[in-house]
Amino acid sequence: MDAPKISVIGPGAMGEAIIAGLLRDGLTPAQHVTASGPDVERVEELRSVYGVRPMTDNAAAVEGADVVILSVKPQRLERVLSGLCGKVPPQALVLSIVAGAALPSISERLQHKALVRAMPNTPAQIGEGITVWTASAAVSTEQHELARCILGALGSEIFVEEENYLDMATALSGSGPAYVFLFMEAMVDAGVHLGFPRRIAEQLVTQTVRGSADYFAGRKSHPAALRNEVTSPGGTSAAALYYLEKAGFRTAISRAIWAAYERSQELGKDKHRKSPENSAERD
Ligand SMILES: NC(=O)C1=CN([C@@H]2O[C@H](COP(=O)(O)OP(=O)(O)OC[C@H]3O[C@@H](n4cnc5c(N)ncnc54)[C@H](OP(=O)(O)O)[C@@H]3O)[C@@H](O)[C@H]2O)C=CC1
Ligand SMILES: O=C(O)[C@@H]1CCC=N1
Repeated sequence: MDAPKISVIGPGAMGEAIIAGLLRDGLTPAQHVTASGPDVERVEELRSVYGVRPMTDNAAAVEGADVVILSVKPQRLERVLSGLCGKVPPQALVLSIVAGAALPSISERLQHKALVRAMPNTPAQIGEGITVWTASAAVSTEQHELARCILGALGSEIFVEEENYLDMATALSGSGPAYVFLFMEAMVDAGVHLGFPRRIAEQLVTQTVRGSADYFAGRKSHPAALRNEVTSPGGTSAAALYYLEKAGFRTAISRAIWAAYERSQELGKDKHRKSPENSAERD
């Protein structure tokens, strides 16, 4: 295939990460990439930074596209799909990163068959993300490879046959950076409480998290074995771990990720509003 024409519908944080990745990897020239959204200033900003084609009309933006990427919020998807129904070129691949949006529902509302559903995460912005993705039966081998290249431009990618892994990936790796940043924020604040200047606390926490992740990835040991390596009998780590276990740290993580999984499933059923009373509390 010649350099593909790619239209990104929803030029927000993730839409921009995808555009940056495509251009960083030289997958297609900037003039083949269209960014479409309602805010003219935003799409103009993307034009000035990346040289992509700015549009505010989604239907016009997908004309002649080989790939249409849907990166709007779930709450906007219905409106976007109805505006694009019958407008997406029949040979195009539609790639959605919208949380919870299931392939059969997108297919029905868009009247389109060649679809990919993907769940990236925000480290995609620096090419260090991880994406879990699946494809409908109508996706050709060539489109499958193109999707792999596009998602590979964001970091690692894992293809799965079963779509139900997508809601799980949304909860674990899609939302995952939010849990990691909360943890890091709490550690930095604790460091400041101890008396470190914030800048030094941030440096200590960043390199501790980065180094631990690399060590885990490199050693391929069970995390508990690596944790035991740190934990001297009667020492400081044991004193801290006692409090984390007592506070229900691992149960809280497990419950939180289960709540995210349920929320992703709910979003797929168009349940866009949720009060805390309806939440996945399991106490
Ligand atoms: N953030 C994350 O960590 C991840 C998000 N996702 C999914 O990616 C999607 C986008 O998320 P994110 O980038 O964070 O959200 P953003 O709000 O940053 O981006 C959404 C973009 O869509 C634009 N938009 C709104 N209405 C329309 C429309 N009718 N047509 C075209 N564009 C429109 C918004 O414009 P405006 O701001 O002017 O309304 C905005 O630029 C979501 O579905 C989310 O579930 C997936 C993985 C990770
Ligand atoms: O919070 C959300 O709904 C999106 C999906 C995954 C990460 N952010």
